Amino acid sequence: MTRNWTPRSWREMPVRHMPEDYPDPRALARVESELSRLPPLVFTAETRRLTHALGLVSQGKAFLLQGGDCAESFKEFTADNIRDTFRLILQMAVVLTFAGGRPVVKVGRIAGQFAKPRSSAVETLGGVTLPAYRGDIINGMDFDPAERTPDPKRLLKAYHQSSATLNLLRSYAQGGYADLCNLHRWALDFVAGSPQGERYRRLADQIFESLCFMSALHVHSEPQSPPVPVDLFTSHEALLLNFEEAMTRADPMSGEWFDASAHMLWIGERTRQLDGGHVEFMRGIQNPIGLKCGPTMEPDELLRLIDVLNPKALPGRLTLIGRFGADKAAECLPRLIAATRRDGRPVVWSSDPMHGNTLKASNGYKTRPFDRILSEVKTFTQVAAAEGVHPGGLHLEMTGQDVTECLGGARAVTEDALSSRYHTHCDPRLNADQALQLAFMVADKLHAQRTPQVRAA
Ligand SMILES: O=C[C@H](O)[C@H](O)COP(=O)(O)O
Ligand SMILES: C=C(OP(=O)(O)O)C(=O)O
Repeated sequence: MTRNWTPRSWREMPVRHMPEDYPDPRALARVESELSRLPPLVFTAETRRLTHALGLVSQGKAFLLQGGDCAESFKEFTADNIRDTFRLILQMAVVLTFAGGRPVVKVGRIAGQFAKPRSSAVETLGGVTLPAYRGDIINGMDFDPAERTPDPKRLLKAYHQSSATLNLLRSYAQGGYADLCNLHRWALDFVAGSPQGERYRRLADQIFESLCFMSALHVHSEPQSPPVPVDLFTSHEALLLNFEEAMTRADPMSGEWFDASAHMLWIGERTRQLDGGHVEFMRGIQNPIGLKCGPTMEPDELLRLIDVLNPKALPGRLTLIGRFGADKAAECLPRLIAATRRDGRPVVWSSDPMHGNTLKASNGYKTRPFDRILSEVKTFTQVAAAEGVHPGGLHLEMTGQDVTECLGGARAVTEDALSSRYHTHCDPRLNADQALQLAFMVADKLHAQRTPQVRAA
């Protein structure tokens, strides 16, 4: 692509999954203009720090944990929900760090994950057809004509909710809550009695004893020393391009363009067309970006996307997120990994075991069987090992709440139980117990890979 890039050059290209039915386009333009004058949500230096950290992941020196809501909502915006997602990410990161012996780069699907691509543009209920729900930044979930009409004011509300979410996350990350000395406090009450909760408690005891030992040797910090800040980065799908354009700013030092709505943005499986507006927008921003790779992605197409999205081969710039489905991963993934290995440009390979494993339960609930999720991640680690690349990360839809949305897990969620706490606004998420179980499974794999190196050292 040789055409000049600007934050609005995507408007000259075809775009999919963007709402076209705002009743008052001038009201939308006014909101976009207001957004473009509001302060950035994240800062360039933080975003560059994430690119650097992901560069380490691409070299096999760190692991990426990216997770959070399928779709954030205005209704479920509470401090407790934010804290519980943060606690879950911290717990999973401790499990993975301890086993893998490498730092874990923590990226939330949070503080901006509001827009959803839908399989169908409409929904029909009882003979009435309305526009589909597309995420709270666009329209409302209630099956009502007014709610389902796109409303520009929602963009501002999403901006302010993201800002308040980030404010709380920054306090947790920097104010001592995330300090390793607190690792027993991160345990979520409803997980405490489960096998995962018990395993986490034993791990926390072990780490805590090591910290006390290091402290006694004066090798580590004194008990009174200030808390060690933790980095939690934010990310969302860059779907609603007019919002992303309005949040894009030139860095005064370098003149480079950064999307200040989140540290990391990704391109969804449904909007990764080479000649589409989403790829056009993403090629010009300097944030680290993700690219979802589903079963129809061919090696040639992937390499052409890499030409466009990371022409300078910058480490940490591009994370490829495989989401094939448990039954297709073994067939699809090897040829894509082999192509990127031959190509030689650095990429992070991450696994999203959620989006290829969605099905409808016999009682109509959209769900995901936990055993398929585990199976896709296992295949991912096996293929990566066989191809000689680092299984760099996980991308998960999950929540710190005790929901019943995905089937199975150690405290088996049955089809009948789905209705008891099914709260998602779009796709089924792992509850904290299931997410921790998955983290322990991946930790065991990382540990097994590391053990021969540790023994040899
Ligand atoms: O999260 C991904 C998509 O938005 C979601 O899977 C689409 O769901 P649908 O098939 O119910 O529209
Ligand atoms: C829509 C999503 O995924 P995908 O593009 O992989 O379907 C998502 O991660 O929210």
